[in-house]
Amino acid sequence: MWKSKASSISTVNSPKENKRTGYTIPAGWMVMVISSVVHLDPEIYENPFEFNPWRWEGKELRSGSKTFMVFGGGIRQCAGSEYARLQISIFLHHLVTTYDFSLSKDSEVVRVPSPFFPNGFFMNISKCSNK
Ligand code: HEM
Repeated sequence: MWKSKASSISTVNSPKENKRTGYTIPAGWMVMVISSVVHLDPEIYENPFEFNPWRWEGKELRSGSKTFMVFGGGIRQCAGSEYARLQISIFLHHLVTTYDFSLSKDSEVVRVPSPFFPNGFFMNISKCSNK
């Protein structure tokens, strides 16, 4: 079995029949891991659509966890996950401490198989008045 190139959807191709996981994956089938289904499962994350940064407190957030799969898992998990987390932290810090921002109009969001905004995402951004 082998995994595809990096993408937000991990796929595994099965060149021959595979029964290792307890499920039978027929030869030639592709198994697709849709991580957003895990991240939006209310049994794992209470009110998954609510913005709640504190939800992560005390959770297992290492790459490869079965309840946090942003960076995939297994031997092909994201090689840049720590770098990406650092860059995102720096970006968010500067965004919220330097700028005021708000939605300029509601945007449609599609969450599965991968989050995207089919009609765009519109924001008002201005420098904080005290900066
Ligand atoms: C928010 C940012 C990122 C996300 C959400 C992300 C997510 C992922 C995911 C889901 C995979 C597939 C894992 C799997 O198949 O199980 C992957 C693979 C990979 N990512 Fe990232 N990634 C991010 C940023 C980066 C950055 C910044 C780098 C490099 C500097 C990077 C390098 C790689 C590489 C090299 C792989 C392939 C690993 C392999 O096939 O052995 N990623 N990433």
